[in-house]
Amino acid sequence: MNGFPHRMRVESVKPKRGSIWSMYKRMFFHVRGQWKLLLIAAISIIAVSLLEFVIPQLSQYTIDRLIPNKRYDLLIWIALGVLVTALLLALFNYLSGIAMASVGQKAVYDLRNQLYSHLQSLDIGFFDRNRTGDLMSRVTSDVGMLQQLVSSGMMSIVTDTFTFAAVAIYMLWMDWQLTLIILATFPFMILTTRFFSKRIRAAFKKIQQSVAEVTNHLQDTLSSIRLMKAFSTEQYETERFADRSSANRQANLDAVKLRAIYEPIIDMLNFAGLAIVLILGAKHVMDGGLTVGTIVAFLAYLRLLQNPIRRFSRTLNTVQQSAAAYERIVEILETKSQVMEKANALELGRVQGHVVFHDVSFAYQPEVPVLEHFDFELLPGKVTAIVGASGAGKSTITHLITRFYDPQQGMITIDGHPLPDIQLQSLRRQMGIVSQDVALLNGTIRDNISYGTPHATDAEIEAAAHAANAHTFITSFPLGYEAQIGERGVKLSGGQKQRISIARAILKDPRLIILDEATSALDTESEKAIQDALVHLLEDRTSLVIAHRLSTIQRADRIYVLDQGKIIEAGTHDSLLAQQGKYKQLYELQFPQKLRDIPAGVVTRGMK
Ligand SMILES: Nc1ncnc2c1ncn2[C@@H]1O[C@H](COP(=O)(O)OP(=O)(O)OP(=O)(O)O)[C@@H](O)[C@H]1O
Repeated sequence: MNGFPHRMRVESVKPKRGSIWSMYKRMFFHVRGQWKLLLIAAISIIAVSLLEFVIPQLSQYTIDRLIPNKRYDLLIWIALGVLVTALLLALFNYLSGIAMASVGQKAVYDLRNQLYSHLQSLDIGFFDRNRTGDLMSRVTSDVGMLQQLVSSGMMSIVTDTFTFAAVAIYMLWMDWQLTLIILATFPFMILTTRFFSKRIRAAFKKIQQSVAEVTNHLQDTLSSIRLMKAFSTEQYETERFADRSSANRQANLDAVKLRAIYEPIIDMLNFAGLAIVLILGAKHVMDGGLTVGTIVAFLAYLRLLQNPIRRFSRTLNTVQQSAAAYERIVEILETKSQVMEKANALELGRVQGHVVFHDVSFAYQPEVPVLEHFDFELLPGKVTAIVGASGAGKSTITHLITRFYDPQQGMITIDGHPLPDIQLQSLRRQMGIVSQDVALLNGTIRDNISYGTPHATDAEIEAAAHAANAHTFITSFPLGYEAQIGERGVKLSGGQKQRISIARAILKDPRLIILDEATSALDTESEKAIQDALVHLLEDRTSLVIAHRLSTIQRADRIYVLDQGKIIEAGTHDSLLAQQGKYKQLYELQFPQKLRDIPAGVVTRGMK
């Protein structure tokens, strides 16, 4: 029994505490296995930090020893030393860069796959509550943001932290008083960084959300481009798009403004440190306490100390941006599916398909009941039809049988097993769904028929197409079963699409067929082809048909008349007509007298 799921808090922009730490923890979790690369990275980073000391040392030596003693002979060795150091620095920087990037990219690859697989595991209700464009932007742009972090940000943070610690220790050893005075500027930097980091992260989260809005709009409008053109709403949509783009522009500007204040403040504090070294250092030199070479080396070390801080302020942007993206990713990863399997769920063998609804109540939204205390039965091996006005709850019944949703109250069983006790995959393997909105994927006709039955042989695929009356039109395409359908492939008519989806269901050979008949009228020939296909589909199976066709209704073993979520009449076609009730009323309304005498299998009209 489920309560109502809460809407995901995508509106919130307040960054959670500790999300950066949690982000690194999760990333670390993903990279544990790659210890060899991590070792290469660590050794390279240490080597880089140590090599950074060499050039200032050589400068100091040149100024203090070589110049006063006019040692021309040693200058070439100094030049060679600088060159070799520079080469080694380049080599180790390259190694650490490549190693960290490989480790990081693997972490992002794992995260993206984990996110996609988690999305797949979520219930349909989750997808009702969240917009596709937003979810897409989380898997693409938000994960991309983390990619940026691991490919550049992560490495510079590790290198910079190590270099900073090594240089600070060496400077303290050289002249602890001067170093302490310089380090006194650092708490200001830390405070400034803390102050800005929260705000920058919130700003970046806003940017990510505005990207999601733009993606949503693109997804909605490009996938309904025909509707837009038919209603001439191009201008209207362009304006709405501009509004969303403008929110994105504003969010970016806000973030840039924050950075534009933060970076100069950090620079000012850096220059203050430089001034301290110049003034106090120069005084020491004048007093004879320090050599000129030492002060030059000290200035170089100060640069080494400040570089990480300056870079850190830039890296901070990447880190904050990633943390904001990471929060949006974690929101999904932490969302639990409302439709769960029990721990020791039953693997369902071949069933009879005896489905029973016991006192089921269901609503998509609180206070809007769709089914209330609903009892219903699908007889094994028989055709059960549901008829009723639009919005009566017919499709909802099929959604509950397939466990797209769980009822809030009551129980549904199949062959006596409550649905939550059954492994979801083994339950859905039993079912073939042919719905009125035929879903075809980009790919060949063969791929579309064998979707969900990937090991089917060519002969089985063709047999299914024959049974669905689709073989003839498929082979009329030059490429036959290899013809592409979808955006850049052949265009299929409504009736052809339906026959492909019937072939797909026949190939799956399920025990239970759920058929949501299309309401659109087809020409007589297509209608006849589909009726014949349906005969093959429903043969020897338990079937639930949302019936809009006269032929299906007449053939049904039992017909339920649904009205506002309640069964008001049940029986066979003839017994229901004899009742002179709602069924007769619907029937007469939808199938006028002149159509009544036409044999089953020819007439088509919606029962709505
Ligand atoms: N995903 C959803 N979220 C919220 N409400 C929904 C959802 N799907 C359907 N409903 C509502 O539930 C009610 C029953 O819908 P359902 O699709 O089951 O009706 P139907 O009888 O199949 O209608 P039709 O013949 O038009 O397809 C309707 O009022 C509909 O607005």
